[in-house]
Amino acid sequence: MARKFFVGGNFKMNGTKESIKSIVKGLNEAKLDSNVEVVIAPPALYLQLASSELTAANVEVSAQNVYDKPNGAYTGEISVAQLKDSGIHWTILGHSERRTILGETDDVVAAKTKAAIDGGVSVVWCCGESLEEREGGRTVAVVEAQLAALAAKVSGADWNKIVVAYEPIWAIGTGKVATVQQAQEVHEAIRKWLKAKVSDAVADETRILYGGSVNGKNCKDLAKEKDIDGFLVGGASLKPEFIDIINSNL
Ligand SMILES: O=C(CO)COP(=O)(O)O
Repeated sequence: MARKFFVGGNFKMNGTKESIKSIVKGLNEAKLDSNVEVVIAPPALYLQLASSELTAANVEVSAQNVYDKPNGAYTGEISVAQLKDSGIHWTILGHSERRTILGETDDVVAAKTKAAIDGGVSVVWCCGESLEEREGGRTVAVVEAQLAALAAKVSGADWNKIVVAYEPIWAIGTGKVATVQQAQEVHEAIRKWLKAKVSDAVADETRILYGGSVNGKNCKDLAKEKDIDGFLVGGASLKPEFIDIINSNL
């Protein structure tokens, strides 16, 4: 089946009220490919601002993280129900910056993913290897272990609420994009794994995004690959070229 192209903008810990309003204005005024599903993920403080300013069709707002407990004494955290209550229906989870800097394990990420889905929030679930793991020939094994931890917690229709983002850590924010072949190879391995361990339908239908130094120039070639169904964009999502990335297939 044809998978709808998906582009996420992960603003990370960047932006102000003014700059976020200006990015949203840019999206509202741009001519965006109507065959693309877009989410923008500003810092939590600005989720509602972005939502209230957004008028572009096919663009939604996503959180960058959510906690897996329903409520209570978890200082600094935000629950799935609170996202929903604020009109937010997407979250990124398992970004490598949260895994490496904030110590989130495969199991923690899987538990959060399950909690988000159960609460009605869709997930851009991230995976990817470090440079050391790639150089040690362990890329596919690392990604498969991350997937296995996820598959231990989610099942059946949960997969309809998951978009997978493959983000090699060595390509994030470094300007060092994976080659088209390197990206396609891992995307294909992810799809094969889904087919073997989950189901043919999930393998066919799950969008697999590439993330890591995607920009307005390299996006078109990457987008042509058969297993690359979109992008998760960091730095370039804060710039006007984000529009070119959304329109990669035009
Ligand atoms: O981490 C990323 C998106 O989640 C990628 O970041 P860059 O596009 O800045 O490399």
